[in-house]
This record gives sequence, structure tokens and C-alpha cells, in this order.
Amino acid sequence: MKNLKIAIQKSGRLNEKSVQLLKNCGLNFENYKSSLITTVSNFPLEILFLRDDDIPEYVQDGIADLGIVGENVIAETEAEVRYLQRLGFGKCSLKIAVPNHSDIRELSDLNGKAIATSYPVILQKFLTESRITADIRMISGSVEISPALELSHAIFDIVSTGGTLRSNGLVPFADVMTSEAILISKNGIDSNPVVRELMQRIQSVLRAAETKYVVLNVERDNLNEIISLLPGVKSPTLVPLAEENWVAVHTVISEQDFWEKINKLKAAGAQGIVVMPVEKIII
Ligand SMILES: Nc1ncnc2c1ncn2[C@@H]1O[C@H](COP(=O)(O)OP(=O)(O)OP(=O)(O)O)[C@@H](O)[C@H]1O
Ligand SMILES: O=P(O)(O)OC[C@H]1O[C@H](OP(=O)(O)OP(=O)(O)O)[C@H](O)[C@@H]1O
Ligand SMILES: [Mg+2]
Repeated sequence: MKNLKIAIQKSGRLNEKSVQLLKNCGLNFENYKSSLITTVSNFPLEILFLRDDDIPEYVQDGIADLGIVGENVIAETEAEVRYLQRLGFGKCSLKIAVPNHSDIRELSDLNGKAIATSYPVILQKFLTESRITADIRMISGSVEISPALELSHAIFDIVSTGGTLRSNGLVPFADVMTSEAILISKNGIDSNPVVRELMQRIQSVLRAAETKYVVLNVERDNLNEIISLLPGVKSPTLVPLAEENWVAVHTVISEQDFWEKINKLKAAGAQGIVVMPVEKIII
């Protein structure tokens, strides 16, 4: 049987985290910057390193079976692919932004204006839905500079921290979409056993990423209250301590839950709380 192929970004914002995710799934491969394809030595998979713009169509057309790419690029290319898994990295928004002192105040003010973007398809859809007729100027990068060069009245681009907007004297004006990295497949491939195995590994890595292993010490009298605060995978493991009447409680907990509960745990008598990363969670 031929190896499956997965396409990931060759360099850029998603490259490192895509490579790391596959490595965390136990896949061994060389990540030479110069090679465009590499074979995984311990799993029937080849990895293609591509420009992210090409990934949705390569997957749609079956040149690659799977891909990791931003949702914004899938929307822009309008490729027909299946979403297998949201991956939780590459999170950003796509927004229309205008210069600080612009007289554009409401959406209808965009009528007749020029908007610069690298995402003309997504923008056109939004403008059509909002019944706005504007002049879309396609620019492939550094879009934020175009109002200062008097090339456009507004821009439509990716925003994460907002730092690039600020440093170019722009303010967000309208939120159009949010995006994150997605594992995609061509239609009909998700029943393939190799895809299922890879999905299972990816999900166990993602589950672990948002989970912490917690060990804390508590006096037996306070144990029930501590346990009620700690819903573990099933129930916590208890290990008696040398000091009589004290136990160590071992459990896993979502990081979000942990930060919410830490003060309650301390108030309930938890001591010596140690928090450790979890590598994989198989359920
Ligand atoms: N500032 C950001 N914060 C978070 N995610 C981002 C940010 N900028 C981009 N992304 C996400 O990462 C993807 C890749 O961004 P990048 O800037 O590397 O693209 P690119 O320059 O088009 O890369 P390529 O050379 O592969 O065409 C984007 O499509 C988006 O989904
Ligand atoms: O809101 P911020 O955190 O400032 O991020 C937004 C910027 O990030 C991306 O560009 P990137 O830095 O990847 O460079 P690029 O334009 O070369 O793709 C994007 O195109 C924005 O310009
Ligand atoms: Mg690109």
C-alpha cells in the first residue's frame, strides 16, 4: 500500500507547531529545511513541505491526503476538504481596520472605498453579505502599510496581538472571521486505518496539552473536600505519606480548572502542590 501524504507549511507561522505536533505523535522524521518531502521512518506517512496557500487545493485534489493549514486559507481558496480536527494553534482573527482618524464610522461608510487585502475572496463575501460595494485591492503582503501610502482607505488582514495595526496607525473596525490551524483531509479518506491511527495520536496529544498532572498533600480529615474539587480522569490515586494521617493525592486536571481551583484547594488544606506537564492521554 502507498504511504499517505500530509502537507504542512514549509516555513512561517504554522511550520514549527505542525512539526512539533507530528513529532509529539511519535513520528520520526528529519526536518531538513531544504527538502520538500520527507518520509516518516516509523509510520506509513510522507510529509510534504509547501506554501500554505497551496495546501487546501493539494488536499482537495488528492495530491496530499491530509494537510495542516489555517482556516482562513481554506476559506480563501474555497477548497472542498473535510475538517478532521481543530488544532488549537495559529489562532488569529481577520478584521477590517481603518486609520486612527478615518471618517469611516459604520459599515456603510465603506461604500465606494478602497480596501487592501491578501484575502479578496473572504472580504468580497463579507461585503456582499453586508450589501457594500467597495474596491478590493489585492496585495500579497505588508497590507497594513497601504493606507499610509494612500493606496487604500482601509485594510482587511490577520490580527493577533494587534501590534502590527497599532504600529501602522490603524484601529480594528469590523471582525470578519476567526481562524486556527485545522487538520484537513480529502473527502472520504477519514475511514482509512492509517488516518484513524494518526487522528487517535493527535487527539491524545491535544488532550494532554490542556491537562496537568497534579500531586498534593492533604490530611485525611480534609480528603473528601479536596477530592470533591478534583474531578480526575476517573478518581484520584491516593498514596499514604510517612507522616501518619497524611496522603498524597495524584490526579490529572485541565489547566483551566486548576487555575480556577487552586485557592479553594489551598483553603481546603492542600499543601506542597506540584503541577507537571502530561505528554499523552489515551482514552
Ligand atoms: N500573527 C498571527 N498570529 C497567529 N496566527 C497567525 C498570525 N499570522 C498568521 N497566522 C496564521 O498562520 C498562517 C500562516 O501565516 P504566515 O504569515 O506564515 O503565512 P504566509 O506568509 O502566507 O506563508 P507561506 O510562505 O507559507 O505562504 C496564516 O494563514 C494564519 O492562519
Ligand atoms: O496582530 P499581530 O500580532 O501584529 O499579527 C498580525 C500580523 O501577523 C501576520 O504577519 P506576519 O508577522 O506573519 O508577517 P508576514 O506579513 O510576512 O506574513 C499578519 O499578516 C499580520 O501582519
Ligand atoms: Mg501564504
